[in-house]
Amino acid sequence: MPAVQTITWEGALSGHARLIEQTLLPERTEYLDVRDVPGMVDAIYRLAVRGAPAIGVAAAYGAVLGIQNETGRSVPDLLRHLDEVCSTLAAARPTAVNLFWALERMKRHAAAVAGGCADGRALAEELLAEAQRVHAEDADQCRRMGEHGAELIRDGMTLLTHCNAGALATGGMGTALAPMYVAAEQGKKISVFADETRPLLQGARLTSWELNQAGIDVKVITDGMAGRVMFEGRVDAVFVGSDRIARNGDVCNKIGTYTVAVLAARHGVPFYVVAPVSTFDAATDSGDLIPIEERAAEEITNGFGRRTVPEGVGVYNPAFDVTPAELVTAIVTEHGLIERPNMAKVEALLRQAGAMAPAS
Ligand SMILES: CSC[C@H]1O[C@H](OP(=O)(O)O)[C@H](O)[C@@H]1O
Repeated sequence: MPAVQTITWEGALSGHARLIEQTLLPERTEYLDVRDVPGMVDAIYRLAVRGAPAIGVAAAYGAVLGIQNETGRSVPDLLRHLDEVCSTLAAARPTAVNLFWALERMKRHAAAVAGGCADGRALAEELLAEAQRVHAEDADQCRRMGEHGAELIRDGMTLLTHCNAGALATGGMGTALAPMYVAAEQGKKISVFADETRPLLQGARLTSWELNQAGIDVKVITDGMAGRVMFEGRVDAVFVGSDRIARNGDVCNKIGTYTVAVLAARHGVPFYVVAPVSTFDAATDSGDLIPIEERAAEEITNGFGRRTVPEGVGVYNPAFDVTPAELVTAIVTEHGLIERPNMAKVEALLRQAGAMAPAS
């Protein structure tokens, strides 16, 4: 598995989060110490830390950063302050549901334990422990998704992935890349095509960096080449991550994922989405209701230092798209697979996982 630790918490209370500064990869491996809420909001917005599960873990630590130096407040006042902190963190990016799920979990935990906390420091200690549980659970979920997903991978297969859904996108070994790491641990020889994934090149910069470090054969292709390698019959399966999955099984993921799904359907290539239950959004009925982040034009006009679009020419930069459930062969979760996902199957999973009220 990859040796990379996307995020760690340094010290106990009055500690700080330490992130790999992903905007500098692959040229430089540097770390960013985040000591306050504005710093965590900025790190999430800039994609210094990115990927739905990693954003959730970062947000949980961000909540701790926001209250750990306010422990002189009364517990009720600290709970109110925590609400403000979580609202600030929630504004960092709109699409990955893990951000909101993690913040709601931190607030729920605070409310549940507040009555037993003698003072603000006791509450802060409880929140740090909860953030560390969020992190540890994510790592465990990654391993379990990897094991379920590896059953879909045979020795000698060539896989394709889009964006980065590896260790750098999670608190563990990844989502879409986890089955690849586990398959490699099992001795299966695999090769991977990594879509470079414009405009921020998470595939070229991050996925290839991770897989290469893990000794897994990886070739970077431009996004426009995905169709060609499938036409040539060179892709046995696609594995991608997700930022939010609606109740009907529609999958929101990095821009370009829908294109890969259509190509996979056209060429009879299985299209697998790997995501923990925390990425499912029971409150969103279908993919067309998922908020799609639009990012700065400069990511396209001046990507990586060169102007490639004439001054005054317009740009449209949606960071995500939605793949309809009918194009998804299966969703791989920590609880197993949902094949041919639909609302009934997603709701059954959410109820099994306790993420949705039992049917009345
Ligand atoms: C395991 S979720 C990874 C997911 O997040 C990425 O988006 P971003 O790099 O903008 O955070 C992309 O959608 C990946 O599939």
